[in-house]
Amino acid sequence: QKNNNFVPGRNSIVQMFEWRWDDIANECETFLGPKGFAGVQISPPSENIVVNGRPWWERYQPLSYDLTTRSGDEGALKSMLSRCNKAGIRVYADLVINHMAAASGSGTAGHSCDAGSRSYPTVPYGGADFHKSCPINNYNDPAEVRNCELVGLPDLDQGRQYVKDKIVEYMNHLVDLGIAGFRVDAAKHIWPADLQAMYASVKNLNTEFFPENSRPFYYQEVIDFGGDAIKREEYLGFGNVLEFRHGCELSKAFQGSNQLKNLKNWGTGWGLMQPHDSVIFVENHDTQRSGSGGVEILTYKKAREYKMAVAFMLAHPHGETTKLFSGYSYDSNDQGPPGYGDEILGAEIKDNSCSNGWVCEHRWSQIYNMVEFRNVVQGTPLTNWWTDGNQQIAFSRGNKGFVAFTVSGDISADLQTSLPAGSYCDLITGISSNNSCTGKVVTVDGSGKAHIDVSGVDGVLAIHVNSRL
Ligand SMILES: O=C(/C=C/c1ccc(O)c(O)c1)N[C@@H](Cc1ccc(O)cc1)C(=O)NCCCOc1c(-c2ccc(O)c(O)c2)oc2cc(O)cc(O)c2c1=O
Ligand SMILES: [Ca+2]
Repeated sequence: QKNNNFVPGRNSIVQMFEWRWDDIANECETFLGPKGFAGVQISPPSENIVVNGRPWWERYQPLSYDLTTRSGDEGALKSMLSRCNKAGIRVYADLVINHMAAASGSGTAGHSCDAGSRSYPTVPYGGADFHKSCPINNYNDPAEVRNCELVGLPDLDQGRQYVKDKIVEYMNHLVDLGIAGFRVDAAKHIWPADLQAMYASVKNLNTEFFPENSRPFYYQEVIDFGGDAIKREEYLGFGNVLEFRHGCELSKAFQGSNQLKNLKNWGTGWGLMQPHDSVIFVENHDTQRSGSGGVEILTYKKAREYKMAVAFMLAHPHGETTKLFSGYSYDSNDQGPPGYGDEILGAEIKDNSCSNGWVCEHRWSQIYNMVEFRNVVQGTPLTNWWTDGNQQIAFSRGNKGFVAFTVSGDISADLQTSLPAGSYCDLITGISSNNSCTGKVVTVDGSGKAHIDVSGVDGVLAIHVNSRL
């Protein structure tokens, strides 16, 4: 179903990539809850095979559905789910159910498997539970994409009731602990009818944290840029689909290869799915590293442009469920999280910034301030669209908020904001606290007009009615 189960008045899931459960619980209570975030997406909680060098993608090779990974064990997961739900933060699990581990060896919970003989005794799964071994070569053959092996990963046959039952049992276990929904990995490689049947069998959410009869929120990874034989529409009848075109187009726009003036009809006019059917985002763990649709996707590595793209996503009315990303810095594409051996070294937080190799994008003031902006302007339309005809744009959200962007050149113009008269702290260059502003102050006159100055360095300016001094 399509209700994201957010606590009202909140927005944005943040994918806390490779974060430990204890550290997520602390972030829920000390930061994400108070700052108005709506949820976190956690890395796959099921036992994964240990790959030497501990590349990040080992977590996308399940060995069993036991809830012990390098992020923590079942007890830590249960505790984090309770603490986050109590802080108003919903938790969504990254669900890897298309395949199992591709090698033989031991897993993060100490169990073992033998991919060669399709033996995963902890679940248990045996040979009969997998499709006949064949490689996916032709992405234009929908049956091959579903029934053959994605990059050599043993492909589960969800057409078998026993396999459905084991996957539903895994989802129910997470629901019992307080999960609000699932990010379904590699959904394109699973038959829609099988997914629909499994989702329908999962129990209602835990009433300790959710209203009666609440259903899990499913958002599915179906990479589709339009030319694919498999259409994302096939997956919309029973869940949402992650909108890869969104991050692709914004990455182009804020790196200068889509003129900003063309964003005037941003949304379904650009071929994006309906907000109610999608989850929009700029980057994820995979597109960060390998791009998307042949485009270099913005990440923390290009912090200025990245903040602009994220600010645009959060300022614009398009989108019902927005997803942010927060991870660790990396030099090589396979590099896993900070750590040593079986341990992940968690982020150390000192005066609002992170160490130990974690970027903590969610703690960047330009990002968390825009999460607040999105909450403040919720429900208002886009008005006062302005452009210099090229790489500079500005718009209001009703009479609640105003933003301006420039990809090239400085903006220096008197613009209509529709905000009440007063002085406003710019959320991008500053932080407003008890009536003082550490950054730029914008003065709006009685007619709603203001002189707007945005340098090419900042790139963005954002003010809203709660940032009025
Ligand atoms: O780069 C990776 C991992 C990428 C990856 C992991 C999780 C994701 O959700 C994802 O979207 C991509 N994995 C490395 C290393 C690797 C891992 C396993 C393996 O059998 C072979 C190699 C890699 O170089 N992979 C080949 C290119 C990326 O091919 C993968 C895709 C993928 C890429 C593009 C598509 O259009 C598509 O439909 C699927 O999805 C995965 C999903 C998984 O659950 C686990 C995987 O190993 C993968 C996966 O290898
Ligand atoms: Ca499959």
